[in-house]
Amino acid sequence: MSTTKGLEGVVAAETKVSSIIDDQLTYVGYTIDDLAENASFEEVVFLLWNKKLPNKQELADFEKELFENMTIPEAVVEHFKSYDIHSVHPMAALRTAISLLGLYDSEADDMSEEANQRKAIRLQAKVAAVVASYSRVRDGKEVVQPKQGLSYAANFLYMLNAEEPSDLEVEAINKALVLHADHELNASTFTSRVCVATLSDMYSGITAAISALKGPLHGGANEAVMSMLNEIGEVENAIPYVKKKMANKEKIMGMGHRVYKSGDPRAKHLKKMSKELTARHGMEKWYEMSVKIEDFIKEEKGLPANVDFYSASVYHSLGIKHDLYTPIFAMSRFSGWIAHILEQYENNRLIRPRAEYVGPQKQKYVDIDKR
Ligand SMILES: CC(=O)SCCNC(=O)CCNC(=O)[C@H](O)C(C)(C)COP(=O)(O)OP(=O)(O)OC[C@H]1O[C@@H](n2cnc3c(N)ncnc32)[C@H](O)[C@@H]1OP(=O)(O)O
Ligand SMILES: O=C([O-])CC(=O)C(=O)O
Repeated sequence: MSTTKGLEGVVAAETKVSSIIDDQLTYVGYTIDDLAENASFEEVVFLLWNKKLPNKQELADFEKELFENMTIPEAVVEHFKSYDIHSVHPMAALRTAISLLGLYDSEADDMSEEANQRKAIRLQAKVAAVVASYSRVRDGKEVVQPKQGLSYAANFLYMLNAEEPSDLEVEAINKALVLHADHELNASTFTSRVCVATLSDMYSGITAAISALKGPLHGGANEAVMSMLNEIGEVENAIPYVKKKMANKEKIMGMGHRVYKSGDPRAKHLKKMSKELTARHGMEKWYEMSVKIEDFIKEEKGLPANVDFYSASVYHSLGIKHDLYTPIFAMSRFSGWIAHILEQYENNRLIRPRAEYVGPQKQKYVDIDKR
């Protein structure tokens, strides 16, 4: 037996959801560039789940269903109030809240296709309210109910801030949601597929995926990028900081990728947004610092910026709390996880690889008194 550390290059599933070919990302055959420029997040979710773009009526019905399912049970809000919320990371709260939501869904263990479609809508709708409500409860504020007529991105911001967002804010969040929606067999998506391949339910698959996304080598990197930028503080400190990190063999967050070698096609969209939004809010230094780091790491190590790198300065310029960056990533990626979970159910086989044993052999049990 031979092992491939980190399963690098191993093709572990067939999928019709998204592809990365020659550093080009597509959702159901549509390039990420096309979708980022033109699509609403709701259209993208419909696309990932139905493998076609919706027509006007289908989109209107889908948006209505999402809106009607956005409210979360009071028990979830009460749960947030029941622990020391200031010491709990919002990704941990999200992980538990989604698991908790499953307890309030009478169809949680109904594995029929119809029930899974309904759960898909509920989960995608409610995650926005969970993330926003958690943030408000933590700030000692009242939870805000979603508002009819607002898009998914706008409603998230509305539930978060209790005021209708500007068109520019909605455009930025919508684009970020489109860009993060799916990404082939990344670690969290693989986790969700491994989980549901045992024929476990959708809530379990999503809870498992959130757990995997939380780590700083994956979705947690966007928050880590902002911590790094904060630590650097000023543009002139960027290169000395990065040099020191590299000398200590520490990783630069938001840089590098397992699959992309020449560049992550999502990063350029976030970079452009970062430039525009930081300039508009007089926060240019975060963008300038990021560019310096990106150029230096590219030059020194040949590593490209990934999706998490510029999303940090984008969210910061929108005034979003740093520890909500990964939950916002999760909110978007729910759509991809759900698409992959549905695909796994459609053509399931238990996922169970092998391990090469490298531990001691032929040992003899020794009585506890003689050890
Ligand atoms: C949404 C997402 O999940 S995107 C990824 C988000 N994660 C990050 O931004 C964290 C920082 N980046 C990394 O840790 C990595 O680039 C990963 C985990 C994303 C992918 O990398 P892998 O394919 O596993 O590469 P691996 O970690 O084995 O690194 C290979 C080499 O590149 C170096 N390297 C990779 N990423 C970085 C980085 N961000 N900073 C400095 N060096 C790096 C490693 O030190 C290693 O160098 P060596 O061969 O001299 O020892
Ligand atoms: O694909 C990966 O390994 C990580 C990533 O960029 C994502 O999940 O968006």
